[in-house]
Amino acid sequence: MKGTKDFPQCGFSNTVVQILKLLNVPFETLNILENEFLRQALKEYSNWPTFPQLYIDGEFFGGCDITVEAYKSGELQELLEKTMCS
Ligand SMILES: N[C@@H](CCC(=O)N[C@@H](CS)C(=O)NCC(=O)O)C(=O)O
Repeated sequence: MKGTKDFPQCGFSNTVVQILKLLNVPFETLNILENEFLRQALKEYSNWPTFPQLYIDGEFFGGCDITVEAYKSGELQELLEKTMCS
């Protein structure tokens, strides 16, 4: 993401952080603004051109819009519960 979970530096990144905090799940963040190599490498790895990028159990889940939609539909909560219980 851009910034950190304690200090998001972009509205989209902040939105994803707020959702994860609301869901009370453990998560870590990497600040791509501090690492240009990581910024480019992650875009190639996920085949996704923007940040934030949410990874669940090591798998790319989506960016801000996808995360918001999945939160609204309940799909995100379901997936996180499954992941944390497995
Ligand atoms: N619609 C995107 C919004 C995110 C977005 O547009 N991020 C831009 C501006 S913060 C970005 O990361 N651009 C590529 C870059 O800065 O390397 C989403 O759902 O995540």
